[in-house]
Amino acid sequence: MPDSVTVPIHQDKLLLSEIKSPDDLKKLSIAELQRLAEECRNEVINLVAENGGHFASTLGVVELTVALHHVYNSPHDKIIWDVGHQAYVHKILTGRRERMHTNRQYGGLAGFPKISESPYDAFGTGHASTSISAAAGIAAARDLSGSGEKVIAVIGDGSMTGGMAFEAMNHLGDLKSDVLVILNDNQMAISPSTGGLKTHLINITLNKAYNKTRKFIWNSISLLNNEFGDAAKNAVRKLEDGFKAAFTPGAFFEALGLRYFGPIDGHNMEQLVKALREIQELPHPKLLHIVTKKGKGFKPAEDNQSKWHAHSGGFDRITGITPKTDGKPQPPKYQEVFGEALVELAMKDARITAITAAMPSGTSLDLFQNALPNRFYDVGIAEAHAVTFAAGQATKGFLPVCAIYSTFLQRAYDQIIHDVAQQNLHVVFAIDRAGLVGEDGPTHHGSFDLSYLHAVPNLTVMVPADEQELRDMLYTALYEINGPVAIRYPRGNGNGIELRKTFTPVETGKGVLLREGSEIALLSAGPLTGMALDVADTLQKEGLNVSVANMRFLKPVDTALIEKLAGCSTHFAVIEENSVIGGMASAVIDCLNEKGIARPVLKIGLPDRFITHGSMTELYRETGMNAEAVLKKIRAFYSGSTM
Ligand SMILES: Cc1ncc(C[n+]2csc(CCOP(=O)(O)OP(=O)(O)O)c2C)c(N)n1
Ligand SMILES: CC(=O)[C@@H](O)[C@H](O)COP(=O)(O)O
Ligand SMILES: [Mg+2]
Repeated sequence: MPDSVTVPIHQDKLLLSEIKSPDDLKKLSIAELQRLAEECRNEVINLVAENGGHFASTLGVVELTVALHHVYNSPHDKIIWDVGHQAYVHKILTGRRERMHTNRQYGGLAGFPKISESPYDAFGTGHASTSISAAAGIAAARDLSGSGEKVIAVIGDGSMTGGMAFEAMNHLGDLKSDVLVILNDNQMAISPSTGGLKTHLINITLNKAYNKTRKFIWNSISLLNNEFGDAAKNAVRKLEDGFKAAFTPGAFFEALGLRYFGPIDGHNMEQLVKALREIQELPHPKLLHIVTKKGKGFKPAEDNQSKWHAHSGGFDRITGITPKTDGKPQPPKYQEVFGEALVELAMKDARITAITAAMPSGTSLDLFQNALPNRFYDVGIAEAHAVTFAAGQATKGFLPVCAIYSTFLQRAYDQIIHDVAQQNLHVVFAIDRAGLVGEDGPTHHGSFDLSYLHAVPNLTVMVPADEQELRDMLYTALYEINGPVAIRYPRGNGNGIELRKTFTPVETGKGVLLREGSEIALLSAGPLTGMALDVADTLQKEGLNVSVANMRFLKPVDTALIEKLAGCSTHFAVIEENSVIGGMASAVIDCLNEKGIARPVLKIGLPDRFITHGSMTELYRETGMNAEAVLKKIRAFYSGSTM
């Protein structure tokens, strides 16, 4: 239907309440689409103010989302959202409006697109830079099967810095398949974007000379067309192409085989719908560059885009102010303790550098960035590159500290093995968000790092039980070990112990026996040690004599301590916030096997499945990782009954 046809909608009623599926957008006029976009924006502000969630990114693509669902026929046409943290309006418009209040909550909607949640979610996401690869794969399958749908990847400028995005465009150019890549350029990742691509995009957007010349050329073309015909027009077109090739990022994308369109204002509904319609039928790879503002329409978010990337909720819908609560002061977060300790050490040691893959605030490396900017590197959303970049620095005698979330470090496994460990280079991996992370869910839980690091030769792997151990292990990693070292610690607050001013090295490969018992040996990796001690207390009262050991090192694991515990215990239980496969429990079992000691070992860890999203309390309950469940498991294990 043409854009000008209006459907009868009562002005006092929200347009949004008439939208049951994207089909209902097809008949709306540009003015109505614009009004719908505003309603969606308000809806998102209300939702996040109430429940929290990702925020500023969705606000930036409200118009784009409405325009896409107006022009394309989802779910037949496939819209793939890179990262997916910006897909709230997509969810609202695709039949999930009524359930959006459950977003990111246990049992509720996921915070990211998910194939199993809706047929409108063409591809599950959470990690960055996957959308063009997925789109290329879907398009290639379409070309083979003749299913005929359009395929659209929406990717932010931050995610475009990831290697996979370039790999995918390179391949797509070769495939020559009909895929539309929409580059949503807001000059921001979570923090300001970095790198040459960013500069390039700024240049095209701000390059008034180019825009002016382009206008002049096109005006000339029309004149020439009238007076001198097609030959002259083609000549001028070639001139413009040459000019464009020399001065615009379009040339870069076009060299890879994607036809470049833009930049256009991503908040202008008319321009968006026009552009999407115009390029819709072009049967080859193309890229539409749109320029948007992260946080658009919510002043506090526009003014502080990093802070409002995500919010825990409870803020005023107009002012953005979160009322102060009287809660007692919280202990410092692990990441703050790490960030402060690293600055403290780096102030005294010019060899220390800090590397992040687009997560300076999340990892607290922003403290380093402020204190020592010339030794700080934000490499973009490029974990694999970050690791090999660190390896390069290490060959020159520097002490690179690479702070990467556990889940994102999965991207760099080969680089850890091939570039760092095989060459035994002294790179320190600060593995943040190890263990469950809560509402972000399965794409973001750090469930596997102990498993995937365990198998890597030369690597030392440490697991601090509290903030002080984190400080001491960082020191140990930098000054007591000469080779690759990983320290894994969780998201959020420590236990609040008073921190010593000094650093005390931790003896490599040694755990600590915290409590000596005679029946069960309870071995723990990381902050769950506190819970292990409580569990031991309870069991003691029930007449069960329990030893508790803080293992500290996954690799090298303390075999002497395990042997000693075997000397006084009939049963072993191992607690870790990692998959039950391949982590600390495996290390303990291997050790017992190697020493020919037969002891039953209870594995208490994350079950072998992807863990859903929800609050930490709910997830600990669901995975059997809270004290109550752990007690039950140990009692049953000791008494020989099955759970
Ligand atoms: C592999 C990976 N690394 C890091 C992240 C964390 N992360 C989530 S969103 C984001 C920034 C994305 O920027 P952009 O694509 O430009 O989207 P915008 O939020 O600006 O719309 C980052 C770094 C991630 N999701 N995946
Ligand atoms: C979408 C994404 O990957 C990030 O925004 C992530 O949700 C941040 O997680 P933290 O809140 O743990 O820093
Ligand atoms: Mg961006």
